[in-house]
Amino acid sequence: MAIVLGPNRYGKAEVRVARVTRTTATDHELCDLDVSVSLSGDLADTHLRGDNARVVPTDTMRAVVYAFAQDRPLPAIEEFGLRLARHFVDAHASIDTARVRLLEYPWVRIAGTHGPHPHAWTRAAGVRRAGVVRGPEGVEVCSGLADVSVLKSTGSEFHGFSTDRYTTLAPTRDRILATTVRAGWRHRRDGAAPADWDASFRAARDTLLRTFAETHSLSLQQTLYTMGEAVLAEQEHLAEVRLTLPNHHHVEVDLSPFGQPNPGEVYQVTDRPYGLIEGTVRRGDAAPALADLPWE
Ligand SMILES: O=c1[nH]c(=O)c2[nH]c(=O)[nH]c2[nH]1
Repeated sequence: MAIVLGPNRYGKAEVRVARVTRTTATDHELCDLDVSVSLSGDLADTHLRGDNARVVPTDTMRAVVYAFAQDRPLPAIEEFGLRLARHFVDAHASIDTARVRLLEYPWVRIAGTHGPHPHAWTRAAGVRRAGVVRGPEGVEVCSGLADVSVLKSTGSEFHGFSTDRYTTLAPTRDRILATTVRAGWRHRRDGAAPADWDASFRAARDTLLRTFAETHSLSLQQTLYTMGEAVLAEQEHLAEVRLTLPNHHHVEVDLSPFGQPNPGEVYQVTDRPYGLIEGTVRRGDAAPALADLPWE
């Protein structure tokens, strides 16, 4: 049986780029990105014979990211990804598909004596994400966030679960629910892109967090579904929401040896193992995602 080349792609991963926009000599804007580009197309020659005529060096991809980062104004990461993907597919006949994954690290202005400091920031928690694929079947975009830790100190129960001879978990009517949200949402290919990527991102993030806070949880699975459903209900142009929710278990400490009752006050925070709740909430009539959309 012949040996053949299977699916392949290549690119530059994690190009770190900080972009300073100098409104005046001292009033600046800051954007801190991590951009990964991955290309595929007619690349058999390099794999089979080492003929690199059709290979766009990954170093060139790095350079393009830096060059495009000077666009003024620097667009939302979704638009930045679309520009990069369009460039690679349009500029190189051998490349038919470009995938771009972008992370944006949030920096917030340090509070100064006279208000938010014009050119000093502190890194805030959480990461904004975007993924773009441009290929023969079309263009698709996903947005998302990661590393957003949330906790609610009541309004969460877990009981009625399946039991067997190994079950030791006690059912609870009141527990801490804590997780670190990783979410991605896919924009419909058949619909208009949002007029304002930033506003769409903020609305989705705020809805995810508000729904986590306001849903009386009977399981993290139910909370996951409710969070995804709320985002889809509000933004017609979204097809699908993917959520990854680790369950950061908080265990009430037994203080009775010290004669101290512990009515839900002192908890042991465990970092591992953790429950890992993952799921997709989708619009029933949405076209399926392009297979290689860079969600992660
Ligand atoms: O919300 C939860 N879902 C589970 O599936 C689970 N399993 C578990 O031990 N605790 C929890 N909590």
